[in-house]
Amino acid sequence: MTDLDSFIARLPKAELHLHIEGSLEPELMFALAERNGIAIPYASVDEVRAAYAFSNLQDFLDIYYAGAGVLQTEADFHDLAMAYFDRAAADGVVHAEIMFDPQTHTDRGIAFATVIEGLLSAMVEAEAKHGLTSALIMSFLRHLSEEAAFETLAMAEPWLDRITAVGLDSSEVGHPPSKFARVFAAAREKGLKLTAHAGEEGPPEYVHEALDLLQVDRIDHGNRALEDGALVRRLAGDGMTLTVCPLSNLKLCVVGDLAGHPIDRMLAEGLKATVNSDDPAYFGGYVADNYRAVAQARGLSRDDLAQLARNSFTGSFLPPDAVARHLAAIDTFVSHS
Ligand SMILES: Nc1ncnc2[nH]cnc12
Ligand SMILES: [Zn+2]
Repeated sequence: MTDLDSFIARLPKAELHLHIEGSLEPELMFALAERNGIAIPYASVDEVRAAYAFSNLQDFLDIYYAGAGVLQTEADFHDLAMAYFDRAAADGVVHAEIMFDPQTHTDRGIAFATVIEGLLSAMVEAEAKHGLTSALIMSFLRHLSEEAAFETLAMAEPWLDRITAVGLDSSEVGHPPSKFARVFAAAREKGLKLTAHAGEEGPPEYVHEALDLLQVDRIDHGNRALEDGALVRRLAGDGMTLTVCPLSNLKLCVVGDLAGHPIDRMLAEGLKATVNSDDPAYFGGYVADNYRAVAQARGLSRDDLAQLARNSFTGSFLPPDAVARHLAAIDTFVSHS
């Protein structure tokens, strides 16, 4: 391990953009398929990995939703989340705000309770085992209807005190934020924080809509905001957090190569960019791998990396006292390394 690798792995950080279904490693997919007697269209782990070549978001989503079919029981959701927390803790993640897609499961007959209780028990265990705190973000699938999103929000009612935020994911182009303005307003009324994928494949206009119509607290991805100078100035002026996912951007062809990744341009333009893994089992890396990849490709300094880690806490949904504690821990870490 180089000095920089070790600095990145030990730098205290939060992960703000992680789909728990996207942390399903092929080995666990096979184990759960066997445990639940489910057939999967792959003969080996290598064959699964070989299928992970995508030319756009929809290519990936088709495989990702199919893979989630092995998740059946509360124990499956627990084991999925625990595997992620163990891996994240090894990467220096001390706080994780994880997204889950209830409709991916309820639409195939899995109870909402099964999904969320499995995740919640892993969250408790992760704090006891690693001291890693976490929060849940319930994401609506934007290729489905507004009505289906309202039904999901209603299903979540008994657990709203354990859900921190709602999100918006899945196929972006053709499903603008405006489609979900009313359900986001209802979620806000219930005291939930709001985030939405915008500007991953969709145009800058979708980022404007997420801000103006959804009134989000942060933007997931946001890459294409860079095409609109006035929007960049607005995002920077508002201190809006962007949860950027470099290896995801590479695998989904949002960028041609990492040498052309805009992470340092975002920082230079005053944007509150953070680095995250999105769907690590599918994109070839967890959060430290993402920091390492952009550090190498863009020549980021330790100061840049520490700034990205600071942004991950100031951009989190943690209360101010917890944010201050984590920022102090980064300062201590940086001054001793
Ligand atoms: N990168 C991504 N964009 C949109 N929806 C997703 N669901 C899981 N990962 C996603
Ligand atoms: Zn995502």
